Amino acid sequence: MSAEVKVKICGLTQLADIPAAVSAGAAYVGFVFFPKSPRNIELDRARDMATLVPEGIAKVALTVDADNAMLDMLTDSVPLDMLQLHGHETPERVTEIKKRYGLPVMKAVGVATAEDLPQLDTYARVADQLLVDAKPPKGADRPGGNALAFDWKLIAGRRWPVPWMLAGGLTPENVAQAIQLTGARQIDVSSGVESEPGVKDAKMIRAFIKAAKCS
Ligand SMILES: O=C(O)c1ccccc1N[C@@H]1O[C@H](COP(=O)(O)O)[C@@H](O)[C@H]1O
Repeated sequence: MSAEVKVKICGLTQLADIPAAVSAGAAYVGFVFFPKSPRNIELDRARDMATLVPEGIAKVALTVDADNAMLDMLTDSVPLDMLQLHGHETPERVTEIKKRYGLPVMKAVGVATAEDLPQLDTYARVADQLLVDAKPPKGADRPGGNALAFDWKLIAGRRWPVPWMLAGGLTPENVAQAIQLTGARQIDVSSGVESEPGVKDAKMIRAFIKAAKCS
């Protein structure tokens, strides 16, 4: 029997989001540090939220092309278990960040067509995990969190030598189909469990995790 699907609830902004995600069975919680995002939070807020997360649930910081000064401040201020790099970080930069901070790194790769897939093989050589997300639409002001799905058939049956998560436009209604088609054992969601951008909904979080784990 295969292991239960693990779910990451990303973009938590309120203290109450932590018990909502934890009690629903999240394996990861994500905090966004990207000023253009409606889910962006300050370091103090992130630290207060992170201290509420029980042992065994991974606290992930999402950054976009962050420089060392930003990452130094972040890792000094907030207890973290993983860094999610969601920008244009090169494989060399991924390696440098892993070494400098001693934290596992998950690299996001945007997928729209088959031409985007070789990037996943490239980053699988340097990152600890991959995040297979939808490529943002042209002109979008953020590289993720756009409630946009990609054609899951593109990665059906594909495997990489490191653990990977599926993301992009997932909802309580479509997550089971996404898992069936792709074989993903880890799932990431943000917009699909919100009542409005940046506002998580406890009922939607429960419904999402239930649907993911029952599939
Ligand atoms: O959530 C954001 O605002 C965000 C900003 C910048 C980069 C990534 C962001 N979110 C990540 O995007 C994917 C998909 O999100 P969604 O479920 O489609 O809203 C997920 O990994 C989020 O963590």
